[in-house]
Amino acid sequence: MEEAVRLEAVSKRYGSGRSAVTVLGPVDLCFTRGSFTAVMGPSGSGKSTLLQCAAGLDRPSAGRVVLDGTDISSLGETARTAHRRRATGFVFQAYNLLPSLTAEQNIALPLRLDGRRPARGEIRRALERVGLADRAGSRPGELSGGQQQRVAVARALVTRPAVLFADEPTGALDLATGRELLRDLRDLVETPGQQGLGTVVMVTHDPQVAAFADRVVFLADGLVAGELHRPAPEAVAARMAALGGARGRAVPEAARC
Ligand SMILES: Nc1ncnc2c1ncn2[C@@H]1O[C@H](COP(=O)(O)OP(=O)(O)OP(=O)(O)O)[C@@H](O)[C@H]1O
Repeated sequence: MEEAVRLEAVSKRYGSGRSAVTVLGPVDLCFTRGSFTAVMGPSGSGKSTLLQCAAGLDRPSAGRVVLDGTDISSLGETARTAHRRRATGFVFQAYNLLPSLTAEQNIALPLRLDGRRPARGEIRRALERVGLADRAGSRPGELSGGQQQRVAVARALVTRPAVLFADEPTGALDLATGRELLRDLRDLVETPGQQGLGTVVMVTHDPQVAAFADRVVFLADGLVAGELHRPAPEAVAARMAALGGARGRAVPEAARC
């Protein structure tokens, strides 16, 4: 199956010498095109670090990240940023919208940063897809938390990225709003765009949210500690409970695409 993202022996260390701490890896993981993966693990297990390294927002200390066919570990800062803007979208728990811009302007931002002028109707369609067609002129402060997160999703989707990364995207939302947002994300992996099917990699703490994905990858102490396919929320919760004191280990199947 075609791969969207591959991590080969990726690790992240902070500090140097005796005070160096490895917070991630070595991790081998592969995410295929058209797949929806949730990443779970105890607090501090390295989930956000993994996502940031996979998305090219952070640089691994060692290893290789191949993102949408390009080895981003070998790129300099400028080229990596350009590739990231083209190939990925990122949704954060804290929305990260610019408060002085309207919903419409926030959504247009990734296109403008990529030097593109949004086509007529493009932003409006992005707003429609997340059910906010009537809020184009609203600023983030005038929107509810759920609406702000949906603007953030629309902004991440507007470039039809090959891979959408989401870090706790439903963390601040109630269950019903969270479900709508998960449907927005699923749309990316089920509806082919010009570049084919998208791919979603999402960090979550919530077994109900994780069970929405096709695959759940578990991290413990910065290492892959197993995975489940199309699990029920109860199975995810049970695995999380078991992970409490467990250490991660090398899981060969997680590296396969
Ligand atoms: N800049 C940094 N300097 C030093 N240590 C860091 C830095 N950033 C993260 N860490 C450490 O790396 C480890 C992994 O952090 P990360 O945020 O990836 O975990 P997480 O699984 O996403 O946690 P949470 O679920 O609590 O958000 C933590 O122990 C954290 O303290």
